[in-house]
Amino acid sequence: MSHRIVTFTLNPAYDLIGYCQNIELGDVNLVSTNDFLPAGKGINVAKVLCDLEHKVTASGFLGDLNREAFSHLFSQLGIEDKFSAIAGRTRINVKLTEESGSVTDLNFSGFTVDNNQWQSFAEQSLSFLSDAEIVVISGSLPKGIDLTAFSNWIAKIKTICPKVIFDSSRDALAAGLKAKPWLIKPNDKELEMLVGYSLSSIDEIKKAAFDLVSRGIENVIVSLGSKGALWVSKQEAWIAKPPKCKVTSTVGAGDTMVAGIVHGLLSNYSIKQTLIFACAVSALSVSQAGVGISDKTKLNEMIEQIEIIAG
Ligand SMILES: Nc1ncnc2c1ncn2[C@@H]1O[C@H](COP(=O)(O)OP(=O)(O)O)[C@@H](O)[C@H]1O
Ligand SMILES: O=P(O)(O)OC[C@H]1O[C@](O)(COP(=O)(O)O)[C@@H](O)[C@@H]1O
Repeated sequence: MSHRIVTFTLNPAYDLIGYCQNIELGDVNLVSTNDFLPAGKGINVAKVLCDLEHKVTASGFLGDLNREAFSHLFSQLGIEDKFSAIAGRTRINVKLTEESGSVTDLNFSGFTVDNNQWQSFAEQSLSFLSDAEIVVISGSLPKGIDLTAFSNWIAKIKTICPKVIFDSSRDALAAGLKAKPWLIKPNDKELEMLVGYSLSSIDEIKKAAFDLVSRGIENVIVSLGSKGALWVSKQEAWIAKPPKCKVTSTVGAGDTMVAGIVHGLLSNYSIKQTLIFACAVSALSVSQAGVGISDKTKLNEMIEQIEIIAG
């Protein structure tokens, strides 16, 4: 048994969020601490979905030595906790915003998952997907997980729940694609890494997304930061553009977009409406520090301001 939405975060993180006027590489930098939050991609997705009034099951691995804030978050939001314990600590990632608005992410590697731990997790995780309508697999892989085993695991999940949404980067993204997830959400840089050449215009990005669709990924959504997002499927393509937004933090914008996509799909919105909603919810998220949606009125106002064009 599980909820309609299951999110997997294999390599969660505490996000240590700070402000440094101007980072000097190789020098001592003074940083004011803004927050220290239990996070990681699938957990952020679950958090936003809870704010949008969905019930979510969350799974993956968590270090047993610093689990408290995660357990607290799950019980506070009513997230069903299916995480497997790993001896040691969940990593801390550092996110630094500068006066210019640019954000530097220091994403650490974190704990190691050995083959036995992986095998028992992979097997057990398939046992609680019977009610899942959408499975979200997000983020990087801990050390120790074999890329082929990861791809095979996604393929097995698809046999139980065909709608797998996959959002990752680098080797894990390339490995996951071999299982042909139903929907992926790379950003433009991740798409470039995937295709192996630079994409300098929206037409080139669209073409690369279409190539992936023709290789069997049914839906490719490319997020483009302040420029919005592009959704390409076999039948249709749409580009959504947010208005100019005041940026407080872009950390979690991509995860918020994934949550918006899940919300639209489970609300039976059209692809176009789903993209508008996902673009609005993620654009709204950059104006605030943490991950989550607290102001529904602002969300409705943002939805009205999204420009949508056929791609
Ligand atoms: N500066 C911004 N202004 C408005 N919306 C933004 C901004 N940055 C991100 N977004 C919204 O968040 C979505 C995801 O952001 P993006 O940076 O592309 O993803 P990721 O965090 O995965 O790299 C974008 O498609 C857009 O809708
Ligand atoms: O698993 P990865 O790729 O290292 O990313 C983890 C990081 O991504 C985040 O989930 C934020 O992701 P987005 O900004 O892409 O939405 C952080 O909370 C976390 O520190």
